[in-house]
Amino acid sequence: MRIVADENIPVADVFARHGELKRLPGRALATADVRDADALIVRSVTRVDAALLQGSNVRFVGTCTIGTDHLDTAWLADNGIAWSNAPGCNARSVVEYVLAALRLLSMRRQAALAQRCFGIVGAGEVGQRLANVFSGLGWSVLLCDPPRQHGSKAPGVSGCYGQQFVSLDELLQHCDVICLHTPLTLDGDWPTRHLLGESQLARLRPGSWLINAGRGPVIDNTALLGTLRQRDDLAVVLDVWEHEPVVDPQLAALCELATPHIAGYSLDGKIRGTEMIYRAFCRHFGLEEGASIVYPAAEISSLAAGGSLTAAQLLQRLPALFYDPLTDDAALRATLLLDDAGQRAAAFDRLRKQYPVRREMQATCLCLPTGSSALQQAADALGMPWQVV
Ligand SMILES: NC(=O)c1ccc[n+]([C@@H]2O[C@H](COP(=O)([O-])OP(=O)(O)OC[C@H]3O[C@@H](n4cnc5c(N)ncnc54)[C@H](O)[C@@H]3O)[C@@H](O)[C@H]2O)c1
Ligand SMILES: O=C(O)[C@H](O)[C@H](O)COP(=O)(O)O
Repeated sequence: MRIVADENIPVADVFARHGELKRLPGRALATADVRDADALIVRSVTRVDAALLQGSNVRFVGTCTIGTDHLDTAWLADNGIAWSNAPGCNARSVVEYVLAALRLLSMRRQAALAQRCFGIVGAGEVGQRLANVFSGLGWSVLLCDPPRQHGSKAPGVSGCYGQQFVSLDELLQHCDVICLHTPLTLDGDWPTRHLLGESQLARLRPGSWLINAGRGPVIDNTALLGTLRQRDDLAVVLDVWEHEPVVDPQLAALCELATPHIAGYSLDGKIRGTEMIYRAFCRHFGLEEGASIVYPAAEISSLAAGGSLTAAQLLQRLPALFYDPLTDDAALRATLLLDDAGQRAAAFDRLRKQYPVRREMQATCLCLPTGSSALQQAADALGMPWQVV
């Protein structure tokens, strides 16, 4: 068996248990690289379609991501090529990114989070987990997810607290924090490309915050630039960009936070993605899985809360201990000083390739004093494991 995998996939060595593994740069994969392969393991930067796979031996494509907009799934199905993605692998990482971004915005804009109304567009693995955190913290949440509301999709993540589904128009009317967590889709009943165009952006409430950690083209970036040039009341956080790996420096300059598509880049999320695809690969080829993938222990395996810590302080401080979005923001902004768009694109990919280890909260246990039920509730709301010591 011959397996070709993107060189940026962590723990990809597990595939080598079953054949010859060749690791190559994902964005540059070409027909000749995959012609003799039986399985192709990618991340989101490889366009997998007829141009890449026509005439190849590939019978299984695994993408270690939730997003599938880089796969021509219709062509794969028509050509009898099985494919698999990794639902939920990095959802928790994105939730922690959004929490860190919100904390920063609340400090910069001097606005209490509890007093805002949160609108989540796309209530899948990420959106539903985020809604559960917000509801658990007692914040108001509205969800917009027409495929889930009107279609046949089962609820994403269980445990939602009866949050309400509304239309995008209603969500824009009522919410002053809008978080986008949809896939990129170009067709179907509810396509998401340019879901937020000029007219939707014009309807953002005064002082709104807009966070896109889904896919860049879900917001019309040209319209967003025009809007931000006219409105400094808005605060925008972009992790994803319309023409990645090229980022518009002018748009980034007007964003409160600008990061290089790393919301889902916790080490845990990336390893989980590989693990899920490894299992799908074994199922597809009828192979016996080797030993389980071992996740490295977190550098900080436990944290102790002092007796005087309040639940509000815990909620405020905990996400910041795990992730500081300003580091990623500064790294991206430094690349945008390069004159040449090609060099900026290469630098964007480099930041992602060399991304430092970031662990999720769940890799660390919070030690709480006895009789701290408010802290226990706050830790539960944040999705952080705890024990009473
Ligand atoms: N920035 C990152 O690092 C990062 C990380 C993970 C995921 N993502 C992106 O975020 C997306 C969401 O991730 P997920 O794990 O929650 O995926 P998911 O598939 O579990 O959820 C997506 C949800 O969006 C809904 N949706 C589809 N079309 C919609 C529309 N027109 N309006 C409103 N909702 C719509 C779907 O019904 C679904 O519930 C992924 O598809 C991926 O593109 C980005
Ligand atoms: O779709 C996903 O899972 C995320 O967007 C993921 O973070 C993409 O990462 P990449 O494949 O570009 O490394």
